[in-house]
Amino acid sequence: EQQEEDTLRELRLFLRSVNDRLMQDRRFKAFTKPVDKEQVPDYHSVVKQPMDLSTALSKIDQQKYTTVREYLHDIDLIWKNALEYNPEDDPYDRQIRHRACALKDTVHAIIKYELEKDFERTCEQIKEAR
Ligand SMILES: O=C(C1CCC1)N1C[C@@H]2C[C@H]3C[C@@H](O)[C@@H](O)[C@]2(C1)O3
Repeated sequence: EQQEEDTLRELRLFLRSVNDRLMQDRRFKAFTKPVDKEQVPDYHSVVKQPMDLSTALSKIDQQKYTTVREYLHDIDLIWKNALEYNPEDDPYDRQIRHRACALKDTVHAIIKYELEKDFERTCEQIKEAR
């Protein structure tokens, strides 16, 4: 009912504010767009669930997320995929992994400090009831 729609609208506003901060951060530029299949032909044989910050934003707008946990699962895919696909001990891979770790710590810190526990609990209850 209307209270649920109000809650889900507030969730989308919170998720857009988180996602925008991540997309504005220069360290995370490589995570903002899908890895190009043409440029990296073996990427999709290694990485089973590709994800990026633009795709997450369109999922927010398509109302694909009803909880913060679901959004966080997608952001966790981004940095985990980067660690998995860029394991080499060379300067490029090391820089990507450093940025992947920064993305992980940044998104978890924002959510820890800005998300109220009972707001997420309310979203989880809406999800269960659907
Ligand atoms: O993993 C990634 C992105 C970084 C986080 C997502 N890529 C896989 C390719 C390997 C490496 C060098 C380029 O071939 C470039 O295309 C990619 C992009 O970086």
